[in-house]
Amino acid sequence: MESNSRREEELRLEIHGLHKEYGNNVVALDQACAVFKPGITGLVGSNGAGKSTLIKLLAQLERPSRGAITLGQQNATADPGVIRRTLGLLPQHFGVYEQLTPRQFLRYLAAVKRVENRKIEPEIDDLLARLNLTQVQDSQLKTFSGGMRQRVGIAQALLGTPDIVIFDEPTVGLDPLERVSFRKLLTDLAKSKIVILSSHIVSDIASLADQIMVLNKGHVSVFDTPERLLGAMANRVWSVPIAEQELASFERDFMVCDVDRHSLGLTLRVVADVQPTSAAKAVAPNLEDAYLCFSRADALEVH
Ligand SMILES: Nc1ncnc2c1ncn2[C@@H]1O[C@H](COP(=O)(O)OP(=O)(O)OP(=O)(O)O)[C@@H](O)[C@H]1O
Repeated sequence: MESNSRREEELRLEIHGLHKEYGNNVVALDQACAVFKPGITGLVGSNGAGKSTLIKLLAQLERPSRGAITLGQQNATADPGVIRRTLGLLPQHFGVYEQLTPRQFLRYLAAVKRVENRKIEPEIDDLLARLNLTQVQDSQLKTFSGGMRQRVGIAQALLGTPDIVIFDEPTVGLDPLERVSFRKLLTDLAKSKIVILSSHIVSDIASLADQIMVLNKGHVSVFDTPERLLGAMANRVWSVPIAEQELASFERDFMVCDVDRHSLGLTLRVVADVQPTSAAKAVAPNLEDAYLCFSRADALEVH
């Protein structure tokens, strides 16, 4: 019990006013504050919102312009090794040595990560099995499909049993079956590790994440549990039947999440604080609605 709470205290990754400005006056991350604990954090935001920048800063691949990162009591901004020693990363663009087999490639990366010699082969056996790569372990990576390469990328991130695992767009290239087994793997990892997962696809994160961070133009627009995000949307999502010619004015006046065209006209899915028309019916919100809201505007707050 005591060792559990000590581990929890040590496995507390925190960003304090983390700020990144690039030379072209672009504020990629704007004084972000957050605490990451064991479990899955889903990082979502539109193109250019700052997801990869946050990941690069957490992974110590870039230095912040201001602010700090701590792990437990240790200052990782002063000593980048604090995180590097216990980090597994799948970057957005992951390159492999084409002529190697997955086993050779993982051996090479295990040496780079300084995994203890006696642990290397059992760990690689285990990872190849978990990522469903055992059968192709002797084929050269140049013969691999996008999804197979991505699984090799996921395997290398887990080498050396890191406590913090960051996946930048991990589901890119995975087919539906591969996605299902990746989700199982994530749920397993999240029991004891900090897992940070960025994705454009909210539904990929929705049922998995313990907390969701929405980034909007470098700002942390919201960082909360899926339940609380859904709570914030209660009584604010409407199904609204309209005629085709009303669409433009609805799009101007309301946040339209979806448009369903059918023989009688259109049915919109709309976010609004009050019933938009007398024919509008309240519908149960989903995380897609919440994401669209929080990533488009500061219109809502989570109470
Ligand atoms: N090395 C760089 N030099 C200059 N500007 C950069 C650099 N890297 C990122 N940016 C800018 O910082 C902002 C945030 O970019 P970032 O890549 O973090 O967004 P993202 O949320 O990961 O986007 P995407 O989903 O498209 O990958 C963007 O405006 C981007 O153009």
